[in-house]
Amino acid sequence: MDSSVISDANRRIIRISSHLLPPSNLQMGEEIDRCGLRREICRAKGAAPGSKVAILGAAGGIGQPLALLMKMNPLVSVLHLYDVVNTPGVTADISHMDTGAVVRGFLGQAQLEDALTGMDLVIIPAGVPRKPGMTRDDLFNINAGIVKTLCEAIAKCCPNAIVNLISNPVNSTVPIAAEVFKKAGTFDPKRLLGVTMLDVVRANTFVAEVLGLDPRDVDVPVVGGHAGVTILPLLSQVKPACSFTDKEIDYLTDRIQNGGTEVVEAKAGAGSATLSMAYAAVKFADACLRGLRGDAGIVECAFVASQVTELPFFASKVRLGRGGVEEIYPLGPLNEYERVGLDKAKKELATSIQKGVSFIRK
Ligand SMILES: NC(=O)c1ccc[n+]([C@@H]2O[C@H](COP(=O)([O-])OP(=O)(O)OC[C@H]3O[C@@H](n4cnc5c(N)ncnc54)[C@H](O)[C@@H]3O)[C@@H](O)[C@H]2O)c1
Ligand SMILES: O=C(O)C[C@H](O)C(=O)O
Repeated sequence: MDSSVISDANRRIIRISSHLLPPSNLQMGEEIDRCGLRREICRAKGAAPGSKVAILGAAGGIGQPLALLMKMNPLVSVLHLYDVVNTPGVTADISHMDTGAVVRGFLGQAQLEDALTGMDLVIIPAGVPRKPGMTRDDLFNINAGIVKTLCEAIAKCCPNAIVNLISNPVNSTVPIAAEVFKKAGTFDPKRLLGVTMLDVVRANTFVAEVLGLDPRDVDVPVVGGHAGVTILPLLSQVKPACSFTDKEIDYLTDRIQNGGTEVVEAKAGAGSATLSMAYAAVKFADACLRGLRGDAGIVECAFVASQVTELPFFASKVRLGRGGVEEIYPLGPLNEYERVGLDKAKKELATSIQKGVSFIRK
């Protein structure tokens, strides 16, 4: 056997001259690639056991710090970084970090399927961000097509992966993803989660400021969706138990609902939240990975297929486990202020969900 070796940043490739080894002859840490090369994944040998995670849109404003933080996560054994630009540089950079996860980069549509094959968790921050004066729905025309393409590839290459969808407008992109998976016959509502964690992170921060507490000790459920009035903080259910004046409730509700716009305006045309979003995405992905590992009692808010209201999708607290979303919790008792907010949220959500569904069914 010709054993000439080609090295690159992440793997050693052993060329096999005239025949392919059948998969059953493969050793631990080896695979046959499309060119008939037996690849020895060098660093995977030393890597800790864990989950395989892909980030789609990994070279972007969210993608880069998200990749950095996921490379630091001990639950990750393999980290695939996919984008249509700049992944070689981001991958080379991140791969020098002396943490356990093996990092591989994938550039452009031709490498999308390789990026996804075998993944346990796929995180999607691909797509354009807002500029001042735009709503999240203004991103629909570009991001809907991006999410469709990526989800078609997920359905083909890793239909059992948990999907964390960040790309806006989340209230429409999650229904788009669901329709793509339904069309492909792979839809599992337990495995598709719209990421609304940033709303919870913001709510915890702003409420802690008002109460004079450490934000790490505060837990604010935020339900509904991820845009304007669909972001509904349940301030009557804050832990630790507390009360607010009417003025505080107006201030907090408005600030939590418009936290994204606050960042968009401060960045003045240079994009939307990226660093706090990467933090929130990693917090959420880590919860999903702990669920996959079988940890008990992992509860976070997420925008999922739901029967909590009459709408087909809704964000609320969910329990995460080996299969993804194991349980969806009801909203609990709402006060009059929250009931009014819920009605407004549902009206806007119904339109956004339908827009996503129609994009695929058209
Ligand atoms: N869910 C949330 O809470 C939340 C928070 C912040 C931002 N977002 C959304 O996340 C998205 C990304 O924001 P950003 O600031 O990182 O934007 P960005 O422009 O900095 O990065 C987006 C990345 O996606 C890549 N991309 C574009 N088309 C692609 C495709 N077909 N396949 C793979 N990658 C592709 C781009 O090349 C770019 O690297 C936006 O839609 C934004 O609105 C959501
Ligand atoms: O506001 C945006 O456009 C980005 C994101 O949805 C956010 O909440 O920060």
